[in-house]
Amino acid sequence: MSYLKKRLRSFGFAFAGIIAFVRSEPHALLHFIATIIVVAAGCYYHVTAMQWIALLIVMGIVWITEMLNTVLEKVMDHVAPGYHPRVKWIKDVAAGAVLIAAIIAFVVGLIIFIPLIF
Ligand SMILES: Nc1ncnc2c1ncn2[C@@H]1O[C@H](COP(=O)(O)OP(=O)(O)OP(=O)(O)O)[C@@H](O)[C@H]1O
Repeated sequence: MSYLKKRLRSFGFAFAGIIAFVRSEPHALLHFIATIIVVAAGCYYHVTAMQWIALLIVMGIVWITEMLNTVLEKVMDHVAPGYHPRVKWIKDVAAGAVLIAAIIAFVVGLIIFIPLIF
């Protein structure tokens, strides 16, 4: 298989992973709706290029942390079914990463949209 075909195949798997995540995880639907609302508000209020960059970065970080957190949860459930204090630590810290990303995204959203709305 040529290099280009292999890369295209990998791209297809990665795209299928995003679809699988959105289809199977209820959190993903919320992120999807939030993303649509932010993009719609950005268009409506004509945010600047720099503001778009800030919004895209923080939204991307939320998506990435949520996806990695979900993967980690599934891995832990697979390799260590049953209660383990170490699994609790791992899952709690991963969830903490998502929370940090969400708080930062929320604050960036407020900084950008509050002056535009009022
Ligand atoms: N095997 C386990 N051992 C110890 N604590 C666990 C274990 N599984 C879950 N927990 C605790 O329960 C919390 C929630 O875990 P869970 O895997 O249900 O994630 P969640 O955030 O509810 O995700 P989802 O809603 O996608 O299932 C963890 O943060 C952890 O504190």
